[in-house]
Amino acid sequence: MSHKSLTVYAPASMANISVGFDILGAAINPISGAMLGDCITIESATEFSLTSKGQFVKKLPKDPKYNIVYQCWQRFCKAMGKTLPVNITLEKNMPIGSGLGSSACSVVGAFVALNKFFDEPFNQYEMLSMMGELEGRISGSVHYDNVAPCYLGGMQLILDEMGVISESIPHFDNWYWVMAYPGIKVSTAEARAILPAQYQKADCVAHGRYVGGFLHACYSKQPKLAAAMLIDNIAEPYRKQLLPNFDATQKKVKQLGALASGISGSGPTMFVVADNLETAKQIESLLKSSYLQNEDGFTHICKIDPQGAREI
Ligand SMILES: Nc1ncnc2c1ncn2[C@@H]1O[C@H](COP(=O)(O)OP(=O)(O)O)[C@@H](O)[C@H]1O
Ligand SMILES: N[C@@H](CCOP(=O)(O)O)C(=O)O
Repeated sequence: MSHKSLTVYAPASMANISVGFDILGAAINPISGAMLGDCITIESATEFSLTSKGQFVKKLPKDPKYNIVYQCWQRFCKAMGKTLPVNITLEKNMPIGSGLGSSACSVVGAFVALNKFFDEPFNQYEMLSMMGELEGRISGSVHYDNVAPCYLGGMQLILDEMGVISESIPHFDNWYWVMAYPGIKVSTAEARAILPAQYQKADCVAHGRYVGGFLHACYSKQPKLAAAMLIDNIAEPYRKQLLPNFDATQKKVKQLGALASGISGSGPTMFVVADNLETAKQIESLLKSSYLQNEDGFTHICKIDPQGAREI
């Protein structure tokens, strides 16, 4: 073991991106330079300890054993076949239940930091499998659309076939993603529970057309087509009732020139796509005045983060 201490930053992510429920997600990075993500620091120690700090630490479970970072450490020790005495510090910068992959930030940050600290005993596939398992404990079922982009960066398509969990998909570099977190909490597990168990055939056909069309447009570099295909007929019709002013805000951002808009993850964060900074700024100011609900809310103009979790 060559490290005495290291810190990993794990970025926020928007899962689904409207069209790819549970199979598409992207890591995001505010253009302001603000760090929208959790940080995990590991230090060598004689026995294990976990300390949490940061803006959203108060919203974490009181008992540290229920902190997902503790469970990541336990899972990592099990995979290593021994108890690893380290100090872990979680800097919880991400609001919980925000639709920005907060739990994924902690899970990915913890696994990447532990893996780096112990000189990379696990490969990418093993790491993603463990991350998906831990994310599944929190949200009720395994879904990789936050952990994969948070870990690998970029826009990720979940395959989970033939030994490949996730593949990188090309995206449009000139797109701005305006993110607005209203400040209220929506639990991912609850937002999953309200979705129907079955869908109509016509909806399944339309969904296939939207997701196939979007991926085709990304590969063939057709931004207008890609934006037109960003339609969510799986989750948004059921989840939007949990989001204050969602329909009205969507209409207003369209009038300002938004290419597309939708729910980030399971909400309540909303994303809006613009292809120039001026429009993105106008949209951000509208979202601030009409979508934020309290002083915890915030907006960020983001680009897709190509890097994913990294040592800082
Ligand atoms: N380190 C952590 N980061 C975020 N959530 C955590 C963490 N540890 C435990 N939790 C719990 O996991 C749940 C995460 O809620 P969820 O709605 O999935 O949030 P998000 O969608 O923002 O990841 C909450 O009940 C929270 O208390
Ligand atoms: N595909 C999942 C994504 C949940 O994302 P989160 O950021 O809200 O945890 C879903 O839509 O349930």
